[in-house]
Amino acid sequence: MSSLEEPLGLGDLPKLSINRLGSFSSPRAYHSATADDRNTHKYNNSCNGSTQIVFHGNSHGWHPQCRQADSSCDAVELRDLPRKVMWDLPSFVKIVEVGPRDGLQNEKGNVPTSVKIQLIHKLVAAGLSVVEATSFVSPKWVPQLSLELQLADAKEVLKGIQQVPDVRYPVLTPNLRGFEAAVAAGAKEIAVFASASESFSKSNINCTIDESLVRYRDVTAAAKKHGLLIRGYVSCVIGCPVEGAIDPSKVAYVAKELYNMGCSEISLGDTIGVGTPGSVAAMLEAVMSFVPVDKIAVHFHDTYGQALANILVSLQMGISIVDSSVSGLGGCPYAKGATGNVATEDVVYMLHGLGIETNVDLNKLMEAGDYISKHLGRPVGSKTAAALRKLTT
Ligand SMILES: CC(C)(COP(=O)([O-])OP(=O)([O-])OC[C@H]1O[C@@H](n2cnc3c(N)ncnc32)[C@H](O)[C@@H]1OP(=O)([O-])[O-])[C@@H](O)C(=O)NCCC(=O)NCCSC(=O)C[C@@](C)(O)CC(=O)[O-]
Repeated sequence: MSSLEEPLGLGDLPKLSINRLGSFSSPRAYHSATADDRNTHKYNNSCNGSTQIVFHGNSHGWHPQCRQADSSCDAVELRDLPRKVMWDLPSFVKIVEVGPRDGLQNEKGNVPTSVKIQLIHKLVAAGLSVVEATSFVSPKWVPQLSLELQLADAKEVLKGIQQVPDVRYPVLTPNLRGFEAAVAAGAKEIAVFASASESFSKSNINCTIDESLVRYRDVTAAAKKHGLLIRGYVSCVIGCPVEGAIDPSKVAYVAKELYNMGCSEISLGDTIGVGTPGSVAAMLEAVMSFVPVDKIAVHFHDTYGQALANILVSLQMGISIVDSSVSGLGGCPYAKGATGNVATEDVVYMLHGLGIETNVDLNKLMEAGDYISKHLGRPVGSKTAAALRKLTT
């Protein structure tokens, strides 16, 4: 049996020998194959107790058949199977932890600076290599008390972190004023945040999409001068609380602009969590025409319980950077009703179950989740953490 901390998965099953003789070279190759091509390469489940599965492929597809052992087979452990049957899943996913910023910005009560710093230290100790630390936004721009309370100590938080080499601590900067404050506090990476929805852009940063892009050109130029890394967010990539469905071409436009102005990573945010694998695939397809797939991150809120499915389809399309929030903290102060980000613990559990490396220690991550949940006086917001805690008590 595997330990309880690990996803119950294929590692527990007997090893089968699998010979991969061919596959579609990429998800795109799969999409461009004809329906007939795909249909003739369906699984053949007529195996009668054979412990050998042979994938017979040709240049364009899987063709699995049950066969007797073949000494010429390249044996592949069964734990590699998910990455093969699910088309080119990455072997490593970089998780961008956004809990301390995106998560806490939505909390009504005040979280002391020392708790935020301690949370960031615990997340880094769990193996996360990117932890979004805070946000240098206007304290006057407050739809509810939360933003002002939670982000007023941005400078103290950033200065208080004992920065670990090779760990990134991006901070949000909505304008040059925020950028300068971030640099003065020691930021080495900033994030600018635009929207694919005009209405959301107005309510979130008080300007149109194009005005925000003009503003971000100044911020990114200044960041490049200082040698800082820049992350670019596009919010409302699937839907907007005011405008409803957002056309993928609008997302692609904003993503392309941010990429062209020097953002090294473009994070696509389903701010209100309305996406499904269908709408997410269409949106990603549009963005991938302009931004290289290895520069795209996905950022899902879990309002409709679709976040993990959306992440899975994103991985299948080649994405290998996923934003998430410890214990599912968060929401958005400008998107009423939107729940938190997908919980990092749940993402890690799913990724490890798929045989994908993250470098994250699930136990230590759960300790960070316990720590902040206790502080906020509520049960942990990760299903994985809740289930594993129940099993061990
Ligand atoms: C962009 C602004 C500043 C425009 O707000 P504005 O009112 O148009 O700005 P302004 O330039 O007219 O300034 C108004 C006042 O704020 C001050 N000010 C101006 N800038 C700053 C600053 N950086 N830091 C501190 N103070 C600042 C400025 O000095 C002035 O003070 P006064 O002269 O009246 O005393 C404002 O709308 C703002 O800060 N918005 C940020 C709101 C926010 O943080 N939203 C949550 C982000 S989450 C998100 O976007 C989605 C994401 C990324 O999580 C992804 C997803 O989930 O999809």
